[in-house]
Amino acid sequence: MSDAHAHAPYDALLLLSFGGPEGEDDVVPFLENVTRGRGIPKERLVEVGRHYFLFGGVSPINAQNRELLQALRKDFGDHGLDLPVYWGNRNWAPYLPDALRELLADGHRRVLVLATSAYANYSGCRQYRENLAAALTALREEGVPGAAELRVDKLRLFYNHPGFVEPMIESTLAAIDSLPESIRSNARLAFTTHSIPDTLADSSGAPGDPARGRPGGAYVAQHLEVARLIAEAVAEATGVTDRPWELVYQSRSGAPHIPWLEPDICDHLEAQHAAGAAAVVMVPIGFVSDHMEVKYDLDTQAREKAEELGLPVARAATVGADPRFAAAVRELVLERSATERGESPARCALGALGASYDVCPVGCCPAARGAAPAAAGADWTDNGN
Ligand SMILES: CC1=C(CCC(=O)O)c2cc3nc(cc4[nH]c(cc5[nH]c(cc1n2)c(C)c5CCC(=O)O)c(CCC(=O)O)c4C)C(CCC(=O)O)=C3C
Ligand SMILES: [Fe+2]
Repeated sequence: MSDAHAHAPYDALLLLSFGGPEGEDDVVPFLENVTRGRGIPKERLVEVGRHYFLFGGVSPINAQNRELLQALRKDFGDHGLDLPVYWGNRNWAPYLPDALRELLADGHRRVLVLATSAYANYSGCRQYRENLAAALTALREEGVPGAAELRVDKLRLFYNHPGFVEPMIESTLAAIDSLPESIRSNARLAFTTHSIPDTLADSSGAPGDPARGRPGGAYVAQHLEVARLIAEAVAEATGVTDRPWELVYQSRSGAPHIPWLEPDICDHLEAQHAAGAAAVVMVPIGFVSDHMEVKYDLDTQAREKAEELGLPVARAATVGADPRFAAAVRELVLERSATERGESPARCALGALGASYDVCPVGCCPAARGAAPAAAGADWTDNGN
């Protein structure tokens, strides 16, 4: 059964992601794409290149996005949502402009975008909107048919959607259960996310967001909320009500004199060991799939540190292509479609922060320096009219 009205006025969904290398020859050009104009120290790039070469130059992220695409298509198909799904990346093939070309050639003009990043921050939100603006502008300048009318909107941040949080509660419980029984109830939780510069964290979120005046901004406030939700559900399920938990960071890449969010997961493991922790369960709530930041920074580097310390660790899986996450995307698509039609759909969200805004307000999640045009937000007026 298909209801064409359900997704009106949209005619396609675009999965927009980071992209990653798929072989040794891709690694250096990929890193050049990622870091163009970002002032990352050369030594850091050599180091990160080494991480990719350890895995044969293949990042898991593209395969994971292919799986997510399949999961979305299956979920949409099973629920009579006849909405085609496309995929484009910021840093590697399939590139975003090519995905837009493809959906334009198929006749689509009104597109919803799912970025594979759950929280408010420049890299995960505005930078994708900048990528959309640049791609739209380029296609319009090229005179690609339909590009002048193409309108893109971005789905709201989904960090507190049950379809994101619930699979992580389950994977945290599974990670605890993977530890020897004698240490399970004393295992502490370390929620991890990508470190970003303090300045970018402080200014993350919308200008009026109360979190934005506080250190860490909306980025940290949103992560703390997800961490609390998972910790509470884990307490409920295990009966261990005083299990310590903390939000920590990983994958720092800036120059040492610039402050980034801390503590780093490896320093945290050391501190936990010194404090007598029996075990630590790492829960990468900052990421949507088990890509390189998870496989290297946690499963390789942090694990090595833990082994050196003799501290038992386990790592919870990210949501990846979990059917509950695919269903959440469908719900978000239906919700936004209804809102665009002038209806007032339920806006599902767990915890105290409420559902995030549909349209990024002017001035949300600004870049560290400069301001580039960004599509799919209140500051983009060039909506293909
Ligand atoms: C907040 C955030 C997320 C989470 C939200 C989201 O998912 O979007 C994220 C995800 C990812 N980051 C990734 C890879 C990289 N990020 C880098 C650099 C940076 N990331 C930053 C932030 C984030 N990054 C920042 C502030 C920088 C500094 C330079 C800059 O301001 O841009 C670099 C350069 C080298 C280095 O690490 O220094 C690489 C290679 C991959 C792909 C992994 C794979 O291949 O499987 C993914 C999913
Ligand atoms: Fe990154």
